[in-house]
Amino acid sequence: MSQPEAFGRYRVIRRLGSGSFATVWLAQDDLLNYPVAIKVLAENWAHQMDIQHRFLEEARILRQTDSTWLVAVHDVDVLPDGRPYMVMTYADQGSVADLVHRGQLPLDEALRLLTEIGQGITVLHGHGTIHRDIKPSNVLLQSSPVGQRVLVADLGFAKSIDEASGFTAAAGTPGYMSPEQSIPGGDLDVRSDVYSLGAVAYELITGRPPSRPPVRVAPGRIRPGLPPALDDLILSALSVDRESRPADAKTFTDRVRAIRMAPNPPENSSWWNRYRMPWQRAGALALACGLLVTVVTASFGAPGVSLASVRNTTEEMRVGVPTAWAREFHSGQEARPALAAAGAGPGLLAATDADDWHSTDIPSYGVYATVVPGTPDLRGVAGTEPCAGAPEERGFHSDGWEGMVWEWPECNGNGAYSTVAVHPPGTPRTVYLEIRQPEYRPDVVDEIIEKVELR
Ligand SMILES: Nc1ncnc2c1ncn2[C@@H]1O[C@H](COP(=O)(O)OP(=O)(O)OP(=O)(O)O)[C@@H](O)[C@H]1O
Repeated sequence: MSQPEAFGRYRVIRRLGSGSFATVWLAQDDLLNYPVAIKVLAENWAHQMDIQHRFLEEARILRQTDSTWLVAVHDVDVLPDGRPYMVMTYADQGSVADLVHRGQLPLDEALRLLTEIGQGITVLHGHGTIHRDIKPSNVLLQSSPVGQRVLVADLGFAKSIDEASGFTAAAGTPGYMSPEQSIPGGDLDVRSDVYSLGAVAYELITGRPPSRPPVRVAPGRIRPGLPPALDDLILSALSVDRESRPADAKTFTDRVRAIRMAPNPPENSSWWNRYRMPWQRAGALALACGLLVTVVTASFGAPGVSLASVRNTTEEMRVGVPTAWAREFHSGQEARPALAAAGAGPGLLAATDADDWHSTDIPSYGVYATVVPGTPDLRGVAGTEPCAGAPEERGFHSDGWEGMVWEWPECNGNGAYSTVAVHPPGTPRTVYLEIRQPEYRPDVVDEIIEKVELR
């Protein structure tokens, strides 16, 4: 197809590529001074009504879902020769397939991409849609002020979940599609997309797609040192029997997020190199906030787990935070009203997302610590926590500390929440901690308590 000058008001710059049904062009919206991608149905399909219908259906789904993690459709129109086109967000950084071909991704980066892809598919599932063609070349990347952002694209095969049992044609891409998708007339549900997510995960982590089903080689055999939970998750998503897969994209994504945020670093290799830059930035922010941050490696439940040691510049208190969580730092974080009433000053916070620390409906993992004078009974403080249900209560006694721990092993669907009030025996000062973690690990809570230093 020769290069057209314009589609409506959009001035064509160059061709981005062609797929089986359409050609995609980079164009400039001169009115808004913004680049867009324009997908035009190919001439040979222009008069097939079912293909035209599917093309417009793709545009409608993308318009209606309107999510950060999906390509957005801004407009549709029809050319004078009858071919429809859609105007989309321009993904300026290529696709995940390009990224994988460039070489092995650091594990944390692969898991971040996977989480974002999973969030996009979760939005589709929530909208009642099955994607049916999730693969690395259909996941595009766009630059954003905070790095690269995933945009799930190409919903040309997408179908409503309600129609799923009536599929007649086999659709999808071999290597990424579920076994049931290759059976014409096979009934499908969201677990077909979970299979494809498993296949994309496999490729992001090992650099190659999985074998045809049944998949028997765990990713950890190709890339040694992966957390066993990641091998288990990917192999379960790639199960031939869909009953054995995670129930939907959200379940899959939550598990990826929990693995990424687990206190044990996922790989032993070159941790410091991978995190050096973000860490330096975080350190600078911390200093500006009146905190000092150092990284220590301590034996911590499982051997070799890195702890970031956070202390305020007055040296009153030092707290160990698993490094995977210590991304943002704040000193002067206001204590809860009940704590402030007991005399607590502002405390230290080191977390994956400091702004959302108090919103237990949003995942944020880390540690908050403050000091309360005396040894007041803080049972009431725990009783007003934001997790649903009553906490489990346990005493804590060690050589250095005694007190109480109140815990919600499952807090509002976003991991575990623990509150702690402990003091050194015979010392009239109480350390109050809040610990949020992706999965309930009482050993992690206990180690964090043990590592607190109070001056
Ligand atoms: N919004 C976009 N921004 C930038 N590039 C895009 C965008 N949408 C599609 N492309 C690129 O245009 C090309 C064609 O995309 P298209 O979705 O038509 O087909 P495909 O995914 O390559 O193939 P098929 O539809 O056969 O699976 C691909 O290289 C794709 O990366």
